[in-house]
Amino acid sequence: MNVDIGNALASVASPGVSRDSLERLDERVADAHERIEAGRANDEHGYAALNLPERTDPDEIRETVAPVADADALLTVGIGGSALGAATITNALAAESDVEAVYLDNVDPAWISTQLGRLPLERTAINVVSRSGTTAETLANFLVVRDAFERAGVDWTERTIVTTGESGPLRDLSDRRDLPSLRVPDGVPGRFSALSAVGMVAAAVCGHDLEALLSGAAAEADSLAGSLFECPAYAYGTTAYALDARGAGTNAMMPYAESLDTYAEWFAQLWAESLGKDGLGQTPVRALGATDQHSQIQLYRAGPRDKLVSFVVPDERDDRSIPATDVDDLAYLGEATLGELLSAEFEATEASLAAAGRPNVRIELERVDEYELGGLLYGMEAACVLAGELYDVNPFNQPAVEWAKRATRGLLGEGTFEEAESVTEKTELRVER
Ligand SMILES: O=P(O)(O)OC[C@H]1O[C@](O)(CO)[C@@H](O)[C@@H]1O
Repeated sequence: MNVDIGNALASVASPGVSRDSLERLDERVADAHERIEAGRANDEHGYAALNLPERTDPDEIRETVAPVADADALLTVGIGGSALGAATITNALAAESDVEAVYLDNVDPAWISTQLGRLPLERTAINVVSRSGTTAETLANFLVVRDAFERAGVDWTERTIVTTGESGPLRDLSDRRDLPSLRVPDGVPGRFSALSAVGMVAAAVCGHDLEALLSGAAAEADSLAGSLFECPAYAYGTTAYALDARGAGTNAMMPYAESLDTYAEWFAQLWAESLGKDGLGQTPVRALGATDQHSQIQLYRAGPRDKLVSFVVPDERDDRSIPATDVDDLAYLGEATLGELLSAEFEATEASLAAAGRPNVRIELERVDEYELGGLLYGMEAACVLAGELYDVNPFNQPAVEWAKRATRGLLGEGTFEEAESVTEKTELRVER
Protein backbone atom coordinates (compact mmCIF):
# COMPACT_ATOMS: atom_id res chain seq x y z
CA MET A 1 0.00 0.00 0.00
CA ASN A 2 0.98 3.58 -0.63
CA VAL A 3 -0.45 6.45 1.36
CA ASP A 4 -1.07 10.08 0.35
CA ILE A 5 -1.63 12.35 3.37
CA GLY A 6 -1.51 15.62 1.40
CA ASN A 7 -5.19 16.40 1.98
CA ALA A 8 -4.75 16.05 5.74
CA LEU A 9 -2.22 18.87 5.92
CA ALA A 10 -3.17 22.09 7.70
CA SER A 11 -2.53 23.98 4.45
CA VAL A 12 -5.52 22.11 2.95
CA ALA A 13 -7.81 21.11 5.79
CA SER A 14 -9.14 22.08 9.19
CA PRO A 15 -8.57 20.14 11.34
CA GLY A 16 -5.26 19.46 9.64
CA VAL A 17 -1.68 18.74 10.68
CA SER A 18 1.17 21.00 9.66
CA ARG A 19 4.42 19.73 8.12
CA ASP A 20 6.25 21.05 11.18
CA SER A 21 4.00 19.08 13.50
CA LEU A 22 4.56 15.95 11.42
CA GLU A 23 8.32 16.53 11.64
CA ARG A 24 8.05 16.80 15.43
CA LEU A 25 5.78 13.75 15.64
CA ASP A 26 8.32 11.87 13.55
CA GLU A 27 10.70 11.92 16.51
CA ARG A 28 8.08 9.99 18.48
CA VAL A 29 7.56 7.67 15.52
CA ALA A 30 11.26 6.79 15.64
CA ASP A 31 10.94 5.87 19.33
CA ALA A 32 7.72 3.96 18.69
CA HIS A 33 9.32 2.03 15.84
CA GLU A 34 12.16 1.03 18.14
CA ARG A 35 9.61 -0.15 20.71
CA ILE A 36 7.70 -2.11 18.06
CA GLU A 37 10.83 -3.76 16.69
CA ALA A 38 11.89 -4.74 20.22
CA GLY A 39 8.42 -6.17 20.85
CA ARG A 40 8.65 -8.15 17.60
CA ALA A 41 12.16 -9.39 18.39
CA ASN A 42 11.00 -10.69 21.78
CA ASP A 43 7.71 -12.02 20.40
CA GLU A 44 5.88 -9.97 22.99
CA HIS A 45 2.09 -10.23 23.27
CA GLY A 46 0.54 -8.24 20.46
CA TYR A 47 3.75 -7.26 18.72
CA ALA A 48 4.09 -10.94 17.78
CA ALA A 49 1.25 -10.38 15.31
CA LEU A 50 3.64 -8.32 13.20
CA ASN A 51 5.82 -11.43 12.78
CA LEU A 52 3.08 -13.51 11.16
CA PRO A 53 4.26 -13.09 7.53
CA GLU A 54 7.33 -15.19 8.34
CA ARG A 55 5.62 -17.40 10.96
CA THR A 56 2.46 -18.61 9.23
CA ASP A 57 2.97 -21.94 7.43
CA PRO A 58 0.82 -22.21 4.27
CA ASP A 59 1.66 -25.90 3.78
CA GLU A 60 0.45 -26.81 7.28
CA ILE A 61 -2.80 -24.94 6.61
CA ARG A 62 -3.36 -26.61 3.23
CA GLU A 63 -2.64 -30.06 4.73
CA THR A 64 -5.10 -29.42 7.54
CA VAL A 65 -7.93 -28.36 5.24
CA ALA A 66 -7.29 -31.14 2.70
CA PRO A 67 -10.18 -33.29 4.06
CA VAL A 68 -12.65 -30.62 2.95
CA ALA A 69 -11.01 -29.69 -0.34
CA ASP A 70 -14.20 -30.83 -2.16
CA ALA A 71 -16.37 -28.23 -0.45
CA ASP A 72 -18.79 -26.08 -2.46
CA ALA A 73 -19.48 -23.92 0.57
CA LEU A 74 -17.54 -22.92 3.64
CA LEU A 75 -19.38 -22.13 6.86
CA THR A 76 -17.15 -20.14 9.19
CA VAL A 77 -18.38 -20.08 12.77
CA GLY A 78 -16.55 -17.27 14.61
CA ILE A 79 -17.02 -13.66 15.64
CA GLY A 80 -15.00 -10.46 15.73
CA GLY A 81 -11.36 -11.09 14.92
CA SER A 82 -12.17 -14.77 14.44
CA ALA A 83 -14.34 -13.96 11.42
CA LEU A 84 -13.58 -10.47 10.07
CA GLY A 85 -10.05 -11.12 8.82
CA ALA A 86 -11.07 -14.27 6.95
CA ALA A 87 -14.21 -12.56 5.63
CA THR A 88 -12.15 -9.60 4.42
CA ILE A 89 -9.96 -11.94 2.37
CA THR A 90 -12.63 -14.26 0.95
CA ASN A 91 -15.16 -11.48 0.27
CA ALA A 92 -12.52 -9.36 -1.46
CA LEU A 93 -11.50 -12.30 -3.67
CA ALA A 94 -14.93 -13.98 -4.01
CA ALA A 95 -14.91 -13.56 -7.79
CA GLU A 96 -11.82 -15.82 -7.93
CA SER A 97 -13.38 -18.76 -6.04
CA ASP A 98 -16.07 -21.41 -6.69
CA VAL A 99 -16.54 -21.90 -2.95
CA GLU A 100 -19.27 -19.82 -1.29
CA ALA A 101 -17.92 -18.45 1.98
CA VAL A 102 -20.60 -17.84 4.64
CA TYR A 103 -19.82 -16.33 8.06
CA LEU A 104 -21.97 -17.09 11.10
CA ASP A 105 -20.74 -14.17 13.19
CA ASN A 106 -24.02 -13.42 14.91
CA VAL A 107 -26.67 -15.43 16.77
CA ASP A 108 -29.79 -14.13 15.05
CA PRO A 109 -31.95 -17.30 14.91
CA ALA A 110 -33.86 -16.47 11.73
CA TRP A 111 -30.66 -15.62 9.87
CA ILE A 112 -28.85 -18.72 11.11
CA SER A 113 -31.78 -20.93 10.09
CA THR A 114 -31.89 -19.34 6.64
CA GLN A 115 -28.15 -19.99 6.11
CA LEU A 116 -28.39 -23.62 7.28
CA GLY A 117 -31.52 -24.14 5.23
CA ARG A 118 -30.04 -22.96 1.95
CA LEU A 119 -26.57 -24.55 2.03
CA PRO A 120 -25.81 -28.04 0.59
CA LEU A 121 -24.61 -29.39 3.96
CA GLU A 122 -23.19 -32.58 2.45
CA ARG A 123 -20.81 -30.39 0.42
CA THR A 124 -20.27 -27.73 3.07
CA ALA A 125 -17.16 -27.44 5.23
CA ILE A 126 -17.33 -26.11 8.79
CA ASN A 127 -14.56 -23.73 9.93
CA VAL A 128 -14.87 -23.11 13.68
CA VAL A 129 -12.62 -20.34 14.95
CA SER A 130 -12.24 -19.01 18.48
CA ARG A 131 -9.00 -17.86 20.09
CA SER A 132 -10.36 -18.23 23.62
CA GLY A 133 -12.54 -21.22 22.80
CA THR A 134 -15.15 -19.81 25.15
CA THR A 135 -17.06 -17.19 23.13
CA ALA A 136 -20.76 -17.84 23.67
CA GLU A 137 -21.95 -16.86 20.20
CA THR A 138 -19.40 -19.07 18.46
CA LEU A 139 -19.98 -22.11 20.64
CA ALA A 140 -23.77 -21.74 20.50
CA ASN A 141 -23.67 -21.49 16.72
CA PHE A 142 -21.36 -24.49 16.51
CA LEU A 143 -23.77 -26.59 18.58
CA VAL A 144 -26.61 -25.50 16.27
CA VAL A 145 -24.57 -26.24 13.13
CA ARG A 146 -23.55 -29.68 14.38
CA ASP A 147 -27.17 -30.48 15.13
CA ALA A 148 -28.25 -29.34 11.67
CA PHE A 149 -25.63 -31.55 10.01
CA GLU A 150 -26.67 -34.55 12.13
CA ARG A 151 -30.34 -33.99 11.26
CA ALA A 152 -29.32 -33.90 7.58
CA GLY A 153 -27.46 -37.16 8.03
CA VAL A 154 -24.10 -35.54 7.33
CA ASP A 155 -21.14 -36.48 9.55
CA TRP A 156 -19.94 -33.06 10.78
CA THR A 157 -16.70 -34.59 12.19
CA GLU A 158 -15.71 -35.33 8.57
CA ARG A 159 -16.30 -31.74 7.50
CA THR A 160 -15.02 -29.65 10.44
CA ILE A 161 -11.76 -27.73 10.82
CA VAL A 162 -11.03 -26.11 14.19
CA THR A 163 -8.76 -23.14 14.89
CA THR A 164 -8.38 -22.24 18.54
CA GLY A 165 -5.90 -21.70 21.38
CA GLU A 166 -3.97 -24.38 23.24
CA SER A 167 -6.75 -24.90 25.83
CA GLY A 168 -10.47 -24.30 26.37
CA PRO A 169 -13.75 -26.08 25.55
CA LEU A 170 -13.20 -25.90 21.80
CA ARG A 171 -9.68 -27.34 22.09
CA ASP A 172 -11.03 -30.13 24.34
CA LEU A 173 -13.82 -30.95 21.86
CA SER A 174 -11.41 -30.91 18.94
CA ASP A 175 -8.98 -33.24 20.71
CA ARG A 176 -11.74 -35.54 21.93
CA ARG A 177 -13.12 -35.90 18.38
CA ASP A 178 -9.68 -35.85 16.78
CA LEU A 179 -10.75 -33.09 14.43
CA PRO A 180 -8.28 -31.45 12.04
CA SER A 181 -7.16 -28.34 13.91
CA LEU A 182 -4.76 -25.45 13.94
CA ARG A 183 -3.49 -23.20 16.71
CA VAL A 184 -4.09 -19.48 17.09
CA PRO A 185 -0.47 -18.39 17.53
CA ASP A 186 0.50 -17.24 21.03
CA GLY A 187 0.62 -13.51 21.57
CA VAL A 188 -1.65 -12.70 18.61
CA PRO A 189 -4.90 -10.92 19.57
CA GLY A 190 -7.92 -11.83 17.46
CA ARG A 191 -8.17 -8.60 15.53
CA PHE A 192 -4.49 -8.91 14.53
CA SER A 193 -4.74 -12.58 13.46
CA ALA A 194 -5.98 -12.41 9.83
CA LEU A 195 -2.52 -13.44 8.56
CA SER A 196 -2.45 -16.53 10.77
CA ALA A 197 -4.50 -19.74 10.47
CA VAL A 198 -7.44 -17.66 11.76
CA GLY A 199 -7.74 -15.86 8.40
CA MET A 200 -5.88 -18.36 6.24
CA VAL A 201 -8.03 -21.49 6.70
CA ALA A 202 -10.95 -19.86 4.89
CA ALA A 203 -8.58 -18.46 2.27
CA ALA A 204 -7.15 -21.95 1.69
CA VAL A 205 -10.53 -23.69 1.42
CA CYS A 206 -11.59 -21.01 -1.09
CA GLY A 207 -8.44 -21.70 -3.11
CA HIS A 208 -6.69 -18.37 -2.64
CA ASP A 209 -2.92 -17.91 -2.93
CA LEU A 210 -1.66 -18.00 0.68
CA GLU A 211 1.94 -17.33 -0.33
CA ALA A 212 0.90 -14.17 -2.20
CA LEU A 213 -1.06 -12.93 0.84
CA LEU A 214 1.93 -13.53 3.10
CA SER A 215 4.49 -12.05 0.73
CA GLY A 216 2.36 -8.92 0.33
CA ALA A 217 2.35 -8.66 4.12
CA ALA A 218 6.08 -9.36 4.28
CA ALA A 219 6.75 -6.54 1.82
CA GLU A 220 4.78 -4.21 4.11
CA ALA A 221 6.75 -5.48 7.09
CA ASP A 222 9.95 -4.64 5.23
CA SER A 223 8.69 -1.08 4.79
CA LEU A 224 8.46 -0.47 8.56
CA ALA A 225 11.04 2.21 9.32
CA GLY A 226 11.98 4.80 11.91
CA SER A 227 10.27 7.62 10.02
CA LEU A 228 6.69 8.18 8.86
CA PHE A 229 8.09 9.76 5.72
CA GLU A 230 9.58 6.38 4.74
CA CYS A 231 6.77 4.05 5.91
CA PRO A 232 3.17 4.21 4.54
CA ALA A 233 1.73 2.35 7.53
CA TYR A 234 3.29 4.73 10.03
CA ALA A 235 2.34 7.74 7.90
CA TYR A 236 -1.28 6.60 8.11
CA GLY A 237 -1.19 5.81 11.83
CA THR A 238 0.49 9.11 12.71
CA THR A 239 -1.86 11.18 10.56
CA ALA A 240 -4.98 9.55 12.00
CA TYR A 241 -3.64 10.10 15.54
CA ALA A 242 -2.66 13.73 14.80
CA LEU A 243 -6.04 14.51 13.25
CA ASP A 244 -7.85 12.99 16.25
CA ALA A 245 -5.75 15.16 18.55
CA ARG A 246 -6.89 18.15 16.49
CA GLY A 247 -10.61 17.30 16.61
CA ALA A 248 -11.21 14.61 13.98
CA GLY A 249 -12.58 12.09 16.46
CA THR A 250 -14.26 10.06 13.72
CA ASN A 251 -12.44 8.14 11.00
CA ALA A 252 -14.65 7.16 8.04
CA MET A 253 -13.01 4.26 6.19
CA MET A 254 -14.34 4.52 2.62
CA PRO A 255 -12.98 2.00 0.11
CA TYR A 256 -13.83 2.58 -3.57
CA ALA A 257 -14.33 -1.10 -4.30
CA GLU A 258 -17.42 -3.15 -3.40
CA SER A 259 -15.06 -6.08 -2.75
CA LEU A 260 -13.47 -4.14 0.13
CA ASP A 261 -16.73 -3.51 2.00
CA THR A 262 -15.89 -6.16 4.60
CA TYR A 263 -12.38 -4.71 4.92
CA ALA A 264 -13.98 -1.52 6.32
CA GLU A 265 -15.77 -3.66 8.91
CA TRP A 266 -12.48 -5.40 9.80
CA PHE A 267 -10.79 -1.99 10.14
CA ALA A 268 -13.60 -0.81 12.44
CA GLN A 269 -12.88 -3.63 14.91
CA LEU A 270 -9.12 -3.12 14.67
CA TRP A 271 -9.28 0.64 15.27
CA ALA A 272 -12.07 0.66 17.88
CA GLU A 273 -11.04 -2.33 20.02
CA SER A 274 -7.33 -1.42 19.91
CA LEU A 275 -7.39 2.35 20.52
CA GLY A 276 -10.67 2.85 22.43
CA LYS A 277 -9.11 3.04 25.89
CA ASP A 278 -8.70 5.43 28.81
CA GLY A 279 -11.24 7.82 27.30
CA LEU A 280 -9.23 8.01 24.07
CA GLY A 281 -9.63 6.58 20.59
CA GLN A 282 -10.93 7.58 17.16
CA THR A 283 -14.37 6.27 16.20
CA PRO A 284 -14.16 4.20 13.00
CA VAL A 285 -17.10 4.49 10.63
CA ARG A 286 -17.73 2.26 7.62
CA ALA A 287 -18.53 3.86 4.30
CA LEU A 288 -18.35 2.67 0.71
CA GLY A 289 -17.53 4.51 -2.50
CA ALA A 290 -19.44 5.51 -4.59
CA THR A 291 -22.58 4.32 -2.73
CA ASP A 292 -22.16 6.56 0.34
CA GLN A 293 -21.54 9.64 -1.74
CA HIS A 294 -25.33 9.52 -1.86
CA SER A 295 -25.84 9.14 1.87
CA GLN A 296 -22.86 10.33 3.94
CA ILE A 297 -20.86 12.89 1.97
CA GLN A 298 -23.30 15.72 2.79
CA LEU A 299 -22.35 15.28 6.44
CA TYR A 300 -18.63 14.66 5.81
CA ARG A 301 -18.43 17.83 3.69
CA ALA A 302 -20.81 20.20 5.47
CA GLY A 303 -21.32 18.78 8.96
CA PRO A 304 -19.12 19.18 12.05
CA ARG A 305 -15.36 19.38 11.36
CA ASP A 306 -14.79 16.23 13.41
CA LYS A 307 -13.99 13.63 10.76
CA LEU A 308 -11.08 12.18 8.83
CA VAL A 309 -12.10 10.32 5.67
CA SER A 310 -9.80 7.45 4.72
CA PHE A 311 -10.16 6.37 1.12
CA VAL A 312 -8.88 3.04 -0.17
CA VAL A 313 -8.61 2.95 -3.95
CA PRO A 314 -7.27 0.27 -6.29
CA ASP A 315 -5.42 1.57 -9.31
CA GLU A 316 -6.44 -1.31 -11.55
CA ARG A 317 -9.74 -3.20 -11.62
CA ASP A 318 -11.64 -5.54 -13.91
CA ASP A 319 -13.86 -3.24 -15.91
CA ARG A 320 -17.15 -3.23 -17.78
CA SER A 321 -18.07 -0.83 -20.51
CA ILE A 322 -21.20 1.27 -20.37
CA PRO A 323 -23.13 0.71 -23.61
CA ALA A 324 -23.45 3.64 -26.02
CA THR A 325 -26.79 5.40 -25.92
CA ASP A 326 -28.73 7.62 -28.25
CA VAL A 327 -29.90 9.71 -25.32
CA ASP A 328 -27.85 12.90 -25.72
CA ASP A 329 -27.85 13.73 -22.01
CA LEU A 330 -26.32 10.35 -21.26
CA ALA A 331 -23.78 10.32 -24.07
CA TYR A 332 -20.98 11.12 -21.59
CA LEU A 333 -21.69 7.83 -19.85
CA GLY A 334 -21.95 5.77 -23.00
CA GLU A 335 -18.40 6.67 -23.88
CA ALA A 336 -17.00 5.53 -20.53
CA THR A 337 -16.69 2.35 -18.47
CA LEU A 338 -18.01 1.67 -14.97
CA GLY A 339 -14.42 1.63 -13.72
CA GLU A 340 -13.75 5.05 -15.23
CA LEU A 341 -16.95 6.36 -13.69
CA LEU A 342 -16.00 4.97 -10.27
CA SER A 343 -12.49 6.45 -10.49
CA ALA A 344 -13.88 9.83 -11.53
CA GLU A 345 -16.34 9.64 -8.63
CA PHE A 346 -13.50 8.91 -6.24
CA GLU A 347 -11.30 11.76 -7.48
CA ALA A 348 -14.25 14.14 -7.48
CA THR A 349 -15.25 13.19 -3.93
CA GLU A 350 -11.68 13.42 -2.66
CA ALA A 351 -11.33 16.87 -4.26
CA SER A 352 -14.74 17.98 -2.96
CA LEU A 353 -13.64 17.30 0.62
CA ALA A 354 -10.35 19.13 0.09
CA ALA A 355 -12.22 22.06 -1.47
CA ALA A 356 -14.33 22.23 1.69
CA GLY A 357 -11.20 22.00 3.85
CA ARG A 358 -12.12 18.55 5.18
CA PRO A 359 -9.21 16.21 5.95
CA ASN A 360 -8.85 13.01 4.00
CA VAL A 361 -6.18 10.45 3.27
CA ARG A 362 -5.76 8.20 0.23
CA ILE A 363 -4.60 4.59 0.66
CA GLU A 364 -3.56 3.24 -2.74
CA LEU A 365 -3.50 -0.37 -3.87
CA GLU A 366 -2.34 -1.54 -7.31
CA ARG A 367 -5.41 -3.82 -7.49
CA VAL A 368 -7.49 -6.03 -5.16
CA ASP A 369 -5.56 -9.31 -5.16
CA GLU A 370 -3.88 -11.53 -2.57
CA TYR A 371 -0.57 -9.66 -2.57
CA GLU A 372 -2.11 -6.22 -2.16
CA LEU A 373 -4.61 -7.47 0.42
CA GLY A 374 -1.82 -8.99 2.49
CA GLY A 375 -0.05 -5.64 2.40
CA LEU A 376 -3.21 -3.71 3.32
CA LEU A 377 -4.06 -5.93 6.28
CA TYR A 378 -0.50 -5.84 7.61
CA GLY A 379 -0.10 -2.13 6.91
CA MET A 380 -3.25 -1.20 8.82
CA GLU A 381 -2.27 -3.47 11.73
CA ALA A 382 1.15 -1.76 11.90
CA ALA A 383 -0.54 1.66 11.62
CA CYS A 384 -2.76 0.70 14.55
CA VAL A 385 0.15 -0.51 16.71
CA LEU A 386 2.02 2.70 15.95
CA ALA A 387 -1.04 4.79 16.83
CA GLY A 388 -1.31 2.84 20.08
CA GLU A 389 2.22 3.92 20.94
CA LEU A 390 1.38 7.58 20.20
CA TYR A 391 -1.88 7.45 22.23
CA ASP A 392 0.14 5.64 24.93
CA VAL A 393 -2.55 2.95 25.28
CA ASN A 394 -2.23 -0.86 25.19
CA PRO A 395 -3.68 -1.76 21.75
CA PHE A 396 -3.64 -5.49 22.43
CA ASN A 397 -6.35 -6.03 25.06
CA GLN A 398 -10.07 -5.29 25.29
CA PRO A 399 -11.10 -5.36 28.97
CA ALA A 400 -14.24 -3.28 28.43
CA VAL A 401 -16.00 -6.07 26.52
CA GLU A 402 -16.00 -8.45 29.49
CA TRP A 403 -18.79 -6.71 31.48
CA ALA A 404 -21.53 -7.61 29.02
CA LYS A 405 -20.15 -11.16 28.66
CA ARG A 406 -20.48 -11.71 32.41
CA ALA A 407 -23.94 -10.15 32.42
CA THR A 408 -25.00 -12.46 29.57
CA ARG A 409 -23.75 -15.54 31.39
CA GLY A 410 -25.60 -14.42 34.52
CA LEU A 411 -28.82 -13.80 32.60
CA LEU A 412 -28.56 -17.29 31.10
CA GLY A 413 -28.06 -18.82 34.54
CA GLU A 414 -24.41 -19.73 34.24
CA GLY A 415 -23.65 -18.58 37.78
CA THR A 416 -24.16 -15.35 39.73
CA PHE A 417 -22.76 -12.20 38.20
CA GLU A 418 -23.34 -8.71 39.67
CA GLU A 419 -23.44 -7.40 36.15
CA ALA A 420 -26.56 -9.48 35.49
CA GLU A 421 -28.25 -7.92 38.49
CA SER A 422 -27.47 -4.44 37.11
CA VAL A 423 -29.28 -5.43 33.93
CA THR A 424 -32.48 -6.03 35.88
CA GLU A 425 -32.10 -2.66 37.68
CA LYS A 426 -32.39 -0.64 34.46
CA THR A 427 -33.68 2.95 34.75
CA GLU A 428 -36.82 3.15 32.60
CA LEU A 429 -38.62 6.02 30.90
CA ARG A 430 -40.84 4.22 28.47
CA VAL A 431 -42.81 5.96 25.76
CA GLU A 432 -45.41 3.68 24.24
CA ARG A 433 -47.68 4.18 21.21
O1 LIG B 1 -11.70 -15.55 19.09
P1 LIG B 1 -12.56 -15.44 20.28
O2 LIG B 1 -11.87 -15.73 21.56
O3 LIG B 1 -13.81 -16.29 20.12
O4 LIG B 1 -13.05 -13.91 20.42
C1 LIG B 1 -13.78 -13.30 19.40
C2 LIG B 1 -13.74 -11.82 19.55
O5 LIG B 1 -14.31 -11.43 20.81
C3 LIG B 1 -13.49 -10.43 21.42
O6 LIG B 1 -12.76 -11.01 22.42
C4 LIG B 1 -14.36 -9.32 21.96
O7 LIG B 1 -15.36 -9.82 22.72
C5 LIG B 1 -12.60 -9.93 20.30
O8 LIG B 1 -11.45 -9.30 20.76
C6 LIG B 1 -12.35 -11.19 19.54
O9 LIG B 1 -11.87 -10.94 18.27
